[in-house]
Amino acid sequence: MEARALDLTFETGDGPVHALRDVNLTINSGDFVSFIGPSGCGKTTFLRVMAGLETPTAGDITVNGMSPDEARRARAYGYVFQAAGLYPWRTIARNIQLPLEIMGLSKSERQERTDRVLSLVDLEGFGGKYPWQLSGGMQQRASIARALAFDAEILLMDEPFGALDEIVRDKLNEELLDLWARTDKTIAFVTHSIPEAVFLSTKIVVMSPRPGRITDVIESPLPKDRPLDIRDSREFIEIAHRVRDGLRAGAKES
Ligand SMILES: Nc1ncnc2c1ncn2[C@@H]1O[C@H](COP(=O)(O)OP(=O)(O)OP(=O)(O)O)[C@@H](O)[C@H]1O
Repeated sequence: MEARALDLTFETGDGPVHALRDVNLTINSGDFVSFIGPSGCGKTTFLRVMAGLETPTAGDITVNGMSPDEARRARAYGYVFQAAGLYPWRTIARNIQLPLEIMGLSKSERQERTDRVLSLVDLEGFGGKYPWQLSGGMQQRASIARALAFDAEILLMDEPFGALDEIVRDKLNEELLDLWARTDKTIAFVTHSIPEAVFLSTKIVVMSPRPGRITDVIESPLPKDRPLDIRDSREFIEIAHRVRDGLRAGAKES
């Protein structure tokens, strides 16, 4: 993904809202990129631009050499939101199968994919349950399974673990890293948590308050294989400091 000089202004009843300003970024295949910045700085908007759901006012963006809209039609993306977004009247398996039904896959193929992704997120045997029968963390894993079932190369994750307690979040962070290593997906991940961004990412994108600009892009020197206790290492703490400094500097300028 390549973004060059992206600008986006929303026209609203109360006047224009300048959401993104001069955003330049490269995301390589297999990267795990986190976006961190204050509320309203345009993180979600940028993800939506990548997905072809929002059109920039100026600048260029390509995804796998295509326009975001073409990439969306080529099913390059899977999406995971903050709220798991599962339909309460469908079982977990039927939730996962919904996009596959829309894609027109045969019943046996839908079943095969559902089993595979449920096992990837460690939810074997839960396909027949309804969302309300699962804990918040399990619902979020089911939502990730649904995005994986699509088999898209790029996963867009918008604060998927924001509503979960820290212990569940830690566990899902570890599981997500493991999944990423096994599936070789490219992940764009929005978070408000510095430790989460540093723990997960190969690249951390720090954004300033609105209009969202990129104030720092940190290429993580941490190894791909990361146990949770890497968070106590000197390297980890140094990166976390740099993110915090970037957030502070951005807040001061605006
Ligand atoms: N469709 C829209 N029309 C008008 N304004 C919008 C629209 N979508 C987003 N905005 C505004 O653009 C700005 C950026 O919003 P966005 O949701 O991208 O921020 P964010 O960084 O993801 O915030 P948060 O961390 O709170 O989720 C906000 O001021 C928001 O109100």
